Amino acid sequence: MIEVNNLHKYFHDKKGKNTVKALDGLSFTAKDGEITGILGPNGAGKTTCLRTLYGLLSADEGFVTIDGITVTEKPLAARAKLGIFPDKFGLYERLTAYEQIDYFASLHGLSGKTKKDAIAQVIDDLDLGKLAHRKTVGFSQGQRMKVTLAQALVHQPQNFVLDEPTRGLDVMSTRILREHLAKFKAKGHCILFSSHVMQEVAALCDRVIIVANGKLAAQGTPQELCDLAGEANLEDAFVKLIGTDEGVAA
Ligand SMILES: Nc1ncnc2c1ncn2[C@@H]1O[C@H](COP(=O)(O)OP(=O)(O)OP(=O)(O)O)[C@@H](O)[C@H]1O
Repeated sequence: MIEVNNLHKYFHDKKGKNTVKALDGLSFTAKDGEITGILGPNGAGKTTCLRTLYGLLSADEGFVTIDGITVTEKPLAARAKLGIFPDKFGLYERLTAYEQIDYFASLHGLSGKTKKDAIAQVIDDLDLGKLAHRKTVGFSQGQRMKVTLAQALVHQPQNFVLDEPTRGLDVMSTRILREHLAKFKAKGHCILFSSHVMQEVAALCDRVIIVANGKLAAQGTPQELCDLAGEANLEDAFVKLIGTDEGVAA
């Protein structure tokens, strides 16, 4: 479970003249066994929130807990509970898929038989067997996406966070990714992802967190949000709830 508590984050320019309030008291919970989507227009604070959650940014106020562990107090313990799917696939093309996954497993502190078994498990889960010992240079987009997923999941984290996961993916890769998210959810994991894509959020998410101007604008199931706004679809509900659809794709 991921709990975001009253996050405030300001960015200042070098001279300290211009300040951007990226997060303004944002709070929400992403529960186990659910897919939670963060939806918001450009500049709403989604990436800043996720970066704070990974421990890459420190908040000016507020805190995040991952399975009850406060990220700023015990960053390594919190990160061990977290799988991160970045918005760009930074693969080392001279390494095989296996070597890449092995590298990430080592970064997470796995070694010996435990590491070997964890790699074998994730390769099996993602059906990567035939690709495992090929160098990743020349891999298709879907194959690259699967290796990135394997890297994120090799330490079997309880929580899985994805930043704009389907941006730039073709239809097939998007479907594969969605299937894996659904499987992960069925096993009781917590999945949190940010998205611009309304249909994706409506189709996949159990709960939607709508963020605007660094704050929680509304939250609920897609149906609850439609009911709250008195609209038939999530897109119209979103526009009504935050007053714009700028930066959000249907
Ligand atoms: N490193 C930074 N320095 C200065 N301002 C920043 C920095 N990172 C983010 N911001 C500002 O903070 C605000 C929130 O940005 P953030 O990237 O979190 O939004 P977002 O919801 O992810 O937007 P998008 O959907 O466009 O990616 C924006 O006004 C952005 O310009």
